Amino acid sequence: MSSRSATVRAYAKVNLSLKVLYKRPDGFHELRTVFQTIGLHDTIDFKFTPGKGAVVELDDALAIDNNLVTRAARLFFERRKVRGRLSMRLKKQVPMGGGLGGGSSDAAAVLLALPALTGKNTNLPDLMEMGAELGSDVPFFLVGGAALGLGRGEELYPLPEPKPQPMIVLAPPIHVSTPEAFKALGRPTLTSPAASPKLNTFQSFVWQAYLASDAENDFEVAVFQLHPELKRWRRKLERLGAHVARLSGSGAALFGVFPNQAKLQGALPQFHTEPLKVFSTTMLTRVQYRARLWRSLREHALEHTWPPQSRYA
Ligand SMILES: C[C@](O)(CO)[C@H](O)COP(=O)(O)OP(=O)(O)OC[C@H]1O[C@@H](n2ccc(N)nc2=O)[C@H](O)[C@@H]1O
Ligand SMILES: Nc1ncnc2c1ncn2[C@@H]1O[C@H](COP(=O)(O)OP(=O)(O)OP(=O)(O)O)[C@@H](O)[C@H]1O
Repeated sequence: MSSRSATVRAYAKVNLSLKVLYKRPDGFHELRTVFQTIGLHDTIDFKFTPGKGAVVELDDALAIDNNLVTRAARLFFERRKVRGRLSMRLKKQVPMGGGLGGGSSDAAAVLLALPALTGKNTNLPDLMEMGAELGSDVPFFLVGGAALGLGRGEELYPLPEPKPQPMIVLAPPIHVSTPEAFKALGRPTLTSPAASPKLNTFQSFVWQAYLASDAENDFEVAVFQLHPELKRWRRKLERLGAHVARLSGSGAALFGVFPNQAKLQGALPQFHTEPLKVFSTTMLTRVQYRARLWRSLREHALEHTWPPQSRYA
């Protein structure tokens, strides 16, 4: 049988707000977070050939251990009883371990592309369940845009989208381990559960999104204490015109949202002398996020279906 190919982008995220409430009996922390997809992305090439057996291969120049791309594909093959050979190539651009969710987005891109390529249509709740098994941030990337994340980040509600604004992302050569960062959170830096009932949080972000005066990242105190230069870079983003500058996830990446391109272009050269990877990007709305995936899968998927439905089903 002839093979089916596609090239899909896996976009990164920032947490416009991230509050950590408490550690739950299952070991995960209860969160109140605002996710936002951005233009910075990895790229995955897919080639699927229907046939006997089930083979999943990945060409990954970085040889990432236990790659989420392979894990996501194997999980989908197993759950949906896919038969055939899948060859993938991963090109990383999103800095790893920076709190930008690159690995989680790669996994979600695989879960969004495979139903269309293999002809095994799968509804969103089932994909969400597979995503949550792979990582707390994966379900968000199955919807994209701006969303409120509750629970361990997998309970998601769409938020009204801000006008896509330009953004600088700074990736320092510092690796912050997510479990270590959660462990480092001290009691005074946590958000009180009494002050953050789910509905109130939702209401506040629906009306004010990331501009809410109480938007913040609870990891900043602990992570800035360990790496004081991060605080300096965050201040520098603000000084150069970012109206929101914050740590993303558990770090160590920082982002600054700028009111316009001119301000961003003025600020950009000021970071080139620093020991940082500097990215100029923009927020990506849900509509843009979906349109880009449909475009990548246009040969194989029906337009305006989400998750993209296969032409081969
Ligand atoms: C910090 C964030 O990036 C914010 O978006 C996410 O909460 C992290 O999500 P992630 O990297 O997908 O995390 P997972 O792979 O699910 O979990 C890694 C580890 O982080 C800790 N973890 C993660 C999410 C959460 N809500 N509480 C936690 O305590 C746990 O120790 C877990 O073993
Ligand atoms: N495809 C992948 N891309 C990046 N990391 C991967 C991938 N597969 C597995 N990993 C592992 O996951 C770790 C964290 O990955 P990632 O870059 O997504 O972290 P992060 O940006 O801190 O994510 P998050 O915000 O979800 O915590 C890496 O250090 C790596 O060992």
